[in-house]
Amino acid sequence: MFCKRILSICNKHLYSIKKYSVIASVLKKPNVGEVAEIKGWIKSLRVQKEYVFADINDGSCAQKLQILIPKHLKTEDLTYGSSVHVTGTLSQSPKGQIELVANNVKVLGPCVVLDGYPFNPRTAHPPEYVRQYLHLRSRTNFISAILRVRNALTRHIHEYFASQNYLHIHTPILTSNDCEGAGEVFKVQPENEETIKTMMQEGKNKDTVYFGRKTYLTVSGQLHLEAICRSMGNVYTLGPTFRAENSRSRLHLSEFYMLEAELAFADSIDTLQYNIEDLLKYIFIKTRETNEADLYVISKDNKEPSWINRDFATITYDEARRILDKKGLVVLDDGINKEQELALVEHCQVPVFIVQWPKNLKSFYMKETPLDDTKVDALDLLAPITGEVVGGSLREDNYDKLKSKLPSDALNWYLELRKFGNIPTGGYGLGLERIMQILCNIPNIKDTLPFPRWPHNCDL
Ligand SMILES: NC(=O)C[C@H](N)C(=O)O
Repeated sequence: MFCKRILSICNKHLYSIKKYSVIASVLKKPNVGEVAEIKGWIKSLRVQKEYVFADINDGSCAQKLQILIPKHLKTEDLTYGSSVHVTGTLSQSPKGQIELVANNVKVLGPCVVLDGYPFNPRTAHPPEYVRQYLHLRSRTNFISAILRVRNALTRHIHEYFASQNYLHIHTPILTSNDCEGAGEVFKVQPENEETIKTMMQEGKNKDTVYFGRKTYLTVSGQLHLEAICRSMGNVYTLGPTFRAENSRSRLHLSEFYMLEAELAFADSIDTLQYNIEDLLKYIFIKTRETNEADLYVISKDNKEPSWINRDFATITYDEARRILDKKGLVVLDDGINKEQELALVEHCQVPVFIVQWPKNLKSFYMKETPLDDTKVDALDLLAPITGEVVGGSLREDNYDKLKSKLPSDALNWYLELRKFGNIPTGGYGLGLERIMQILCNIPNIKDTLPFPRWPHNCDL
């Protein structure tokens, strides 16, 4: 009885939302001769003798649906960019193309190009120009295709981890730890804990002392993943992370999405490498399959990467230095720079894992390499276009060793994870936007997400 009621409510709801069709479904399974209703935006218009031809897109796919509008319908208000509601009959053109012959067209929202609309269909706007209009740029074919690819990529990532029985969790955005210890945190609270205490004692300005301690926007969910991994096994998260790095480069954002996985019982770096390579190949192959048309819109010469069917390379940090030395690219004490990363990828002709890193270049939580206590079992994966795209390590699982390296008492909870039923773990973080750059062949990271944030750019 109850179920029947729910069903009838759902059916009513379905009926009301099924009133119009999305272009992706119409084109996938066209029912020629049937009546269809489409709502979308006009991407181009051609006026001919008896008909106005309009190409409509509704965001559901890269393709546009051609609409034939008989001139006796009111067509004067139709302009490029306006939103329309069209009813008509699906038919097939002599060339086999699916089109909609309209019997009713209603302009929902006119678009007056001369009133400051920044795009027009006859101009190939460069990304730098389009980026000035973050609130309008998803109206361009380029950005809308990118957003669909990003949507599919995220879906395939979740599919991959579900198929491997990982637990998906949400790690906090507000946190009191700087996981990487690089000091690139955005502070949510006043820095000085004494000041906070005094303010609280004086009952002053309660709003600014909300947590009563230093609080940041997270730079990584790793430490929280490790907590869950030590009781529930393999776990991952995909969420926003923040770095207050003063960089406006084509590879940096102040807010970016990181996919982070923590592998339970991982006691060798090869386990991480295998997992990362498998994941990357899966998401690249899948997204290229599901979003071929979008990838073509984004870059006409976007081909399947040659490395898809080859093994990734592995070299140690010291080997990398020697290779670079021979090329005249001397590595300084602060590590391998971007130019050198890309030179290593060029040298190997496939994505390359750099392993066995000097301890002083990496974070406190990484495990020492057996037989060499100056090195840690960490990896960076370098790829074309971006250089570094994944960073990971085995985690220090020895209580005393970790205690001696712990940067702050605020991380005592993290240390305590090694006390009760401890296990070896390892994990990695993969920058979603950098994966998008490689997948879509996009030079600038700011074009891989809807609303990029970078220094002095957070206006909307
Ligand atoms: N989960 C990870 O291993 C990523 C690492 N914490 C980083 O931010 O690079």
